[in-house]
Amino acid sequence: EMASERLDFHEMGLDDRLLKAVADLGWSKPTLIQEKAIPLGLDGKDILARARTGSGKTAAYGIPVIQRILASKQVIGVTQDVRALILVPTKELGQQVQLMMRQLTAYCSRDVRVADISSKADLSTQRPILMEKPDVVVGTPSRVLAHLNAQNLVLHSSLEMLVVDEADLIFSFGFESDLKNLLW
Ligand SMILES: Nc1ncnc2c1ncn2[C@@H]1O[C@H](COP(=O)(O)OP(=O)(O)OP(=O)(O)O)[C@@H](O)[C@H]1O
Repeated sequence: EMASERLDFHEMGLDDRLLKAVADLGWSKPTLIQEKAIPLGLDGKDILARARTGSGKTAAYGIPVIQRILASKQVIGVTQDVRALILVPTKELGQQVQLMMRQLTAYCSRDVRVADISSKADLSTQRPILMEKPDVVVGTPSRVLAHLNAQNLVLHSSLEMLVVDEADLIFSFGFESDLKNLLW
């Protein structure tokens, strides 16, 4: 495949605020997984993707999540609720994902609010974060389930996008019953 045939960030129909954040990060070209996954994600397709570490997977799902939320907010009257849930196996990865999402939403942080509930803080300490109605929630399956059970978090039919980051780890960490309760 010739380099010139590779899709660029500005050819993906992304919001200017997202493009600006990408430019600030110094990214001139999408990585391979980003080039493949972003258009599919924007289209609302289900994606199962695998790529080696450091290949830019976080933005490969983060950019479509942010773009879809931005696009929907241009429609007046859309109810505000959690639109995307990003499941991570560990709080460390949750922090990394949160940081990447913060950077990508640097110019649209009011329209796309991201809450990381993967830390080990008390449920009651995290409750106010969820009461602010974030658009995107990042958390471990057990944390998300605990907040659902405590009714701090309501997903209902608002949930449009589900990301399982490091799915191989999540499915091997003894999260199975949490996941079942959470997703089915
Ligand atoms: N298009 C891009 N151009 C240049 N750098 C990028 C691009 N996309 C992501 N990066 C950078 O590459 C690094 C790795 O990205 P990321 O953490 O998303 O990879 P990953 O595939 O999720 O890795 P891991 O498996 O370790 O989580 C980050 O520092 C990120 O800022």
